[in-house]
Amino acid sequence: MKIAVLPGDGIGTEIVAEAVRVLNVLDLPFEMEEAKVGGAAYEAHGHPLPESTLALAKAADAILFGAVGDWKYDTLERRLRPEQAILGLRKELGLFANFRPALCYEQLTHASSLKPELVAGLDILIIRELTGDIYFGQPRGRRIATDGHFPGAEEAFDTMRYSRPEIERIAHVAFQAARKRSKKVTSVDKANVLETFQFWKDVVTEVHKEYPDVELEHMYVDNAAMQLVRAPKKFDVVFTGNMFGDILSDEAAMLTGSIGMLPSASLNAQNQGLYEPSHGSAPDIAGKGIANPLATILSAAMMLRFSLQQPEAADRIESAVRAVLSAGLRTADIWSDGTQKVSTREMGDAVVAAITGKTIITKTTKS
Ligand SMILES: NC(=O)C1=CN([C@@H]2O[C@H](COP(=O)(O)OP(=O)(O)OC[C@H]3O[C@@H](n4cnc5c(N)ncnc54)[C@H](O)[C@@H]3O)[C@@H](O)[C@H]2O)C=CC1
Ligand SMILES: CC(C)CC(=O)C(=O)O
Ligand SMILES: [Mg+2]
Repeated sequence: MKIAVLPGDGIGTEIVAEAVRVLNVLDLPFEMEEAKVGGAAYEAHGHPLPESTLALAKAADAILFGAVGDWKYDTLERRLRPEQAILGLRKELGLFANFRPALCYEQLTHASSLKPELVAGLDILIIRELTGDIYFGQPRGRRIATDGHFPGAEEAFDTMRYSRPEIERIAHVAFQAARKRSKKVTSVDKANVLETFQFWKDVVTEVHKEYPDVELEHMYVDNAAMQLVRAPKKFDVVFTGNMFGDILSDEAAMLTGSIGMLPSASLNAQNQGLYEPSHGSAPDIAGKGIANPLATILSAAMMLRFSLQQPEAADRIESAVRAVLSAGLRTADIWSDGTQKVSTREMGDAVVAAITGKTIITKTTKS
C-alpha cells in the first residue's frame, strides 16, 4: 500500500506528522514517501507542483495531503502560487468527487457556535464536485472592457461552466452515497440566476430518475447557507458544485465545533484518492503547535476505508478519536471550560495511545 505524503505549508507539516504517527502504529504494510508541495515546493524547486511530486502522487494508491498556502506568496503570478498545487493534483488525477462528512461528536456539542440542540447528533455529508465550475473554467483573466457598465476600464473575468457528463458522474456519486445513508439528497444550485446551475438542476433531475428510492430536493445556495445554520439536521447529503461546496463546507465545519474537525476524501473514477483536512494552511497559527490534527487524522481513516480497503483500521482510528475526546482532551479551537487544552503533538500522542491500548494521559491521570 503506497501512500504519497504531501504535508505542504503552514500547519500542514504539523498535522500531517501526527496523522503519519497514527498510521505507523496500525502495524500495516504501508510504504510512505514524502514530497514537497505548495510554497515549500516553490522554495525548493521553483514550482508548487513539481513533476517529481506529481509523479509520486500518480504512482501512489493514495495521497495524504496537509495544506498549502501562505500570505507571503499572494503576490506571485497565479501559476506559481501554492494553491495551484492542490488544484493541479485534483485536475491531473481527475479527483472529481469530494466527500466532506460533517459530524458533530457528542463530546463536542458545546464547541459548536450553534445551540447544542441544533447540532447534537448531526451527521451530514457534503458531496462537492471538485474539478469543474468557475475554479477551472476558461477563459479567465484581466483585460480592458469593451462593454458593460464601464467600457474602457480594466476588468477581470472567470468562466463558470459544467458539461453534462461532469454533472452526471457526480450526481451518481451523490445518489449512491445517499443510498447508504438516509436516502435524501439536497442539490444546491443558483438556478434562478445562473444558466450553469439551471443546467445542473436539469441534469440532476434526469439522473434522479434512476434512483426512485432516494428523495431529491433542490435548494438555492443562499437559502442552503441559511438553512445550514437554522436547522442543519434536516440535511443528509448536501450535493453541489465546486465553489458552493467550498463555501458551504467551511460553514458546516462550525456545526461540528471547528474546521479542525472536518476531514475530506477526493476520489477519481479508479477510486484513487487524495485525503486532506477541509481547512487550509492557517498561517495565523502555524509554528505554534496548537493546530487541531483531528481533521487530518480522520482523513487518514477515510483513506484506509475508501482507497486502501482497511475498514477495521479506519474504525480503530475513529474510535481512538472518540476516546480522546471522551477523555476531555481538546486543542485550542475546540477547548471549553472543564476540558484539558492540549497541543497538536499531545493530541497526536493521545490518539496513538488510544489505538495502542495505552492510558490516555490527562492532567487527572498525571496527578
Ligand atoms: N486545500 C488547501 O490546501 C487549502 C489551502 N488554503 C490556503 O490556506 C491559507 C490560509 O487560508 P484561510 O482562508 O486563512 O483558511 P484556513 O482554513 O487556513 O484558516 C481559517 C481559520 O481557521 C483556523 N484553522 C484552520 N485549520 C485549523 C486547525 N486544524 N486547527 C485550528 N484552527 C484551524 C485558522 O487558524 C484560521 O483562523 C491560504 O493561503 C489559502 O489559500 C485554504 C483552504 C484550503
Ligand atoms: C485552495 C483552494 C483551492 C481549496 C479550498 O479552499 C478547498 O478545497 O476547500
Ligand atoms: Mg475551502
